[in-house]
Amino acid sequence: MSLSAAARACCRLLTVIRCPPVGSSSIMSRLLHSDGQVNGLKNKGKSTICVEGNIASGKTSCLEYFSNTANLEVMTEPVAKWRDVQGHNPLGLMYTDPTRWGLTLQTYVQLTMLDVHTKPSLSPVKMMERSIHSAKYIFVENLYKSGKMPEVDYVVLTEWFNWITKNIDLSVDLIVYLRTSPETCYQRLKMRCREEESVIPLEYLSAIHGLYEEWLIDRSSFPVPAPVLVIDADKSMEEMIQHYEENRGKILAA
Ligand SMILES: Nc1ncnc2c1ncn2[C@@H]1O[C@H](COP(=O)(O)OP(=O)(O)O)[C@@H](O)[C@H]1O
Ligand SMILES: Nc1ccn([C@H]2C[C@H](O)[C@@H](COP(=O)(O)O)O2)c(=O)n1
Repeated sequence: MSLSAAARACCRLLTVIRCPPVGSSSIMSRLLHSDGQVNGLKNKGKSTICVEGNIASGKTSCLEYFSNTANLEVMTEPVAKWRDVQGHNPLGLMYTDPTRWGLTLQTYVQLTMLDVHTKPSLSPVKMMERSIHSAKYIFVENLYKSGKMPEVDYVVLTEWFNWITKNIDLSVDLIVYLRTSPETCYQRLKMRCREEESVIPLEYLSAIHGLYEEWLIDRSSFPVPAPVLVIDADKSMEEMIQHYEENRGKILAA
């Protein structure tokens, strides 16, 4: 699609979204230049790192650790928004009835991740927790493959994802994959005690793990948008800090 065609599509969207959900109007203003062109240019001289991994693998802890680093800005996953959008809790609803609410949650995840990807960073390096790519390739895929998402919902999300990734620059320079066993995540998830997640069985974490492995290790499922740095994250906090220090140079050079 040409830039002007994409800009016209964006303008049509702006007219359709009369009461935009939190954050969407600021995304639109970021995507549109004052001359109405879609921003297809990369933020020159800046790099983006996405920290990927299973639920409770230690991504937030990793971002917290790097948050004191000079010239690096961390952007955590917008889970708070997924738990409370104008008084509604799409994350909780999804765990209660994935077939009914999976599309609702994943549509909102896609929007809020787009917001994070396109948010300008004040620092040369932006470190994000997960990405719009894993939202689609791992979580939407898991809902669909496990028979919990109707095909029409999957197809609609896929069309949205394809349009977004084709027309907006969401490039990533490095993926840091915190590789864990599902059992480790299960223990950490129980320890964290997020209310909505009390229903998650080990099998769910195993399915998410399998999809991450196919995507980032076997590279047999979907395109991998950046080089991958794999970190064994089945370790204690002290050992993780050691890993982070050993890899600091590679991460910051992304
Ligand atoms: N290496 C580790 N060893 C033990 N516990 C950890 C480790 N990393 C994180 N945790 C704990 O596990 C839970 C999940 O970690 P978190 O960073 O929130 O994971 P994520 O952001 O990937 O969901 C938290 O309670 C956190 O304190
Ligand atoms: N696309 C996504 C992304 C995340 N989730 C769920 C999984 C967890 O319950 C929660 C936050 O994940 P964490 O940062 O703790 O790994 O959100 C989802 O369902 N779909």
